Amino acid sequence: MDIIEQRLGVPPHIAGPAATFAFFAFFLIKKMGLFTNTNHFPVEGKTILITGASEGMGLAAAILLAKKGASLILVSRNVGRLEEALVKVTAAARSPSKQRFTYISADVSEPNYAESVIAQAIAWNAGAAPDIVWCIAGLSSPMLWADPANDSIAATRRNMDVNFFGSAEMSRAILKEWLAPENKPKDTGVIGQKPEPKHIVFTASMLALFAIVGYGPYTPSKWALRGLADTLNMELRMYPDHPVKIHVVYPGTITSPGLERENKTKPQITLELEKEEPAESPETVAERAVKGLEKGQYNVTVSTLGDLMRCGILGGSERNNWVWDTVVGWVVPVIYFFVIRIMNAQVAGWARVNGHPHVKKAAA
Ligand SMILES: NC(=O)C1=CN([C@@H]2O[C@H](COP(=O)(O)OP(=O)(O)OC[C@H]3O[C@@H](n4cnc5c(N)ncnc54)[C@H](OP(=O)(O)O)[C@@H]3O)[C@@H](O)[C@H]2O)C=CC1
Ligand SMILES: CCCCCCCCCCCCCCCC(=O)[C@@H](N)CO
Repeated sequence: MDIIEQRLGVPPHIAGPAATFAFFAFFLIKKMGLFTNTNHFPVEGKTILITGASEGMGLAAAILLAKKGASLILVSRNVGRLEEALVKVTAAARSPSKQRFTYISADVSEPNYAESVIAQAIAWNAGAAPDIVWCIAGLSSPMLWADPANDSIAATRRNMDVNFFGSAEMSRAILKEWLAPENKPKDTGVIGQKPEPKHIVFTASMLALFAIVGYGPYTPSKWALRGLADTLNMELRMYPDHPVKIHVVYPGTITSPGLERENKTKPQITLELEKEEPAESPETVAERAVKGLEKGQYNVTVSTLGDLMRCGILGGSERNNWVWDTVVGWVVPVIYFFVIRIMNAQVAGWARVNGHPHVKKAAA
């Protein structure tokens, strides 16, 4: 002990408890998987169905998962774009002889679309349901909610139909398959070892963690996905013999064809505020999302700001890591004390300079 005091300048009555605390903290954190790198999202040899897979983040995710050895079913509406996507995804295959690729054209906003998509997927996949379903199809119609020039309610219904119901129906159709008593996965043969879980991944947005002006029709559809995911995450405990994991991904701005479309109607103030989070390519977002899934995360963010926002709004959601999420969750309100003030002032400042938002200024 004298040596400890001499070397570190720490008296033994502090060094002792500190070492004990560090020892237990290490094991607590270790148990939570911080130092292990088990892949919780193995895709090699698996069949994955992705909606919104013909463009943007969905296409990037499909290519990445093909590179990792998965077979893929691409779902979206436009057949021409699906054909092009299929060529790219097929070319990315890791072991072309073992992987298979196809597409199904479907509109995820159509009531009951998912049952038929899953039936087609099963028929193509020799009678087996896909192992993983990732809902990425989505759209955004940014606008000022109260501007009489905008039909924000019609836009909200459309956003809900594609972003929320498109994912909600898919989750129900695939869960009905996975959870059917007759579809109980085979035993692994190893005592105490459960079969590998299936996965449903929803794609929300950072806006489901922090809402900003201009996304009125869109943001609620992404918050709704969180509500559904948390509900399913609890409901699935009722099926211990049919392991299924739920995840939600929260991208920031993605430089996709979708972004180009939405920017045509995006209010100027919205463009200014969202500059705080740098835009990323679809490939980067897909890669970071898959990394989070591989770590076994429930709510998956793809940037530091996104992760702060996640910890700032955990509520009853599953934690990725109890220690990290809790401690960061204490700090974020302090940051918000300043950030919310600054952002609200920026919005008020915009109106001071530009006048009433509904009165369109004549072109200069
Ligand atoms: N871009 C961004 O800045 C952000 C996007 N997100 C979310 O990430 C996801 C991907 O976005 P992004 O990469 O921009 O997407 P894109 O708009 O670039 O691509 C959308 C894809 O979804 C398909 N799709 C759209 N509507 C439907 C429909 N009704 N039925 C079936 N398929 C449909 C499209 O194909 P087709 O038109 O042929 O059907 C296309 O494959 C979306 O859920 C989006 O809300 C989240 C945060 C930021
Ligand atoms: C710790 C807290 C700091 C808070 C800073 C706030 C910055 C706000 C950034 C919002 C970025 C929104 C990106 C998602 C865009 C999106 O989903 C659409 N493009 C849809 O397609």
